[in-house]
Amino acid sequence: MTEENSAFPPPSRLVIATRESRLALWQAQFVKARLEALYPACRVELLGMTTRGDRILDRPLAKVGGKGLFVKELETALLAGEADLAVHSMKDVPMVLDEAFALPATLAREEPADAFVSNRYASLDDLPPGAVVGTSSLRRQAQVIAQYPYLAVSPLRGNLDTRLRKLDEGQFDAIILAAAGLRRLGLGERIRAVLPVEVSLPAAGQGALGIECLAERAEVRSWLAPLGDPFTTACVAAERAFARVLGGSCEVPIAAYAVRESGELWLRGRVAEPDGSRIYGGEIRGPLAEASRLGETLAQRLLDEGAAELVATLSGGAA
Ligand SMILES: NCc1[nH]cc(CCC(=O)O)c1CC(=O)O
Repeated sequence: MTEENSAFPPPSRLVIATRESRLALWQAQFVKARLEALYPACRVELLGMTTRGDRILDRPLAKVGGKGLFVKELETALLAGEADLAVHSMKDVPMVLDEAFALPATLAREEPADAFVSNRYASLDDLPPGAVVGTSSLRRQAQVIAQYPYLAVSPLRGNLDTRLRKLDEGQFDAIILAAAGLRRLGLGERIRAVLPVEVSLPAAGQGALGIECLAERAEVRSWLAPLGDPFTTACVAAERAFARVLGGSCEVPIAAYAVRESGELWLRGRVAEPDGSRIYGGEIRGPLAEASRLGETLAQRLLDEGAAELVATLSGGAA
């Protein structure tokens, strides 16, 4: 227990703002259960909401403003006092938060990788030339084309069930999804292959859940902090610092993945041209306590190696 923790009596009621997709509800329920275990006398309620990101399904996210789309409405509920906390996939949380908000807990990450899903093929290596791979993630697209230039990548949006339905209807030969989301929904058997991180380096924060609340509510921050995992927190901090320095714009394919190895933090990062024609990649190791600085240092190194020009072109050229 920290001093801050013991300064507040345990909560009697907490409201969680959540999106209403099956994955978001699973994640909110998961946090609800964790909170109820920690605070047995507390009533924990869910407040379901629809975000712009859930409504706009006909265009790639990068074209409609990207990340913030999934968190804005939830933040509005926090500001209005309708909810005390919001549960997010850390991957969907913008790299820079408004100063009114805090992220008091990042939960332990279980599964960071991307998954290959197909009804006919066992892996990316099995796909014949011209096969159509569905993904709207520029990061997945760039990495797939760079390594499998004979494949065709085609846009795929919607929640997990919708994406699987589009695959099953035959619109794609294979699709790529986050393994974490599939497993959380009990759809792990759809995974034909987990993509090695060398093939598809994950997005910053992928597979980790984060909890957001108002920065000024010290009591809420202290109640949520014990749910956090220190190693995941450090790893995700490094990944997000890397992405932040590279601009964090959704027009730029950015991948970042950190692990703890031999007591140190090991961060790998990539920034790419959307068509995979250029990829700048690198890695860095150092103390967990310096997570953010490691992310910033690696990003700056890639910028100096030439990524700066790529980032400027992609960010400036937005339609
Ligand atoms: N882009 C939406 C999104 N945000 C988080 C996840 C998966 C769960 C996670 O990363 O924690 C997904 C689905 C996907 O990318 O396939």
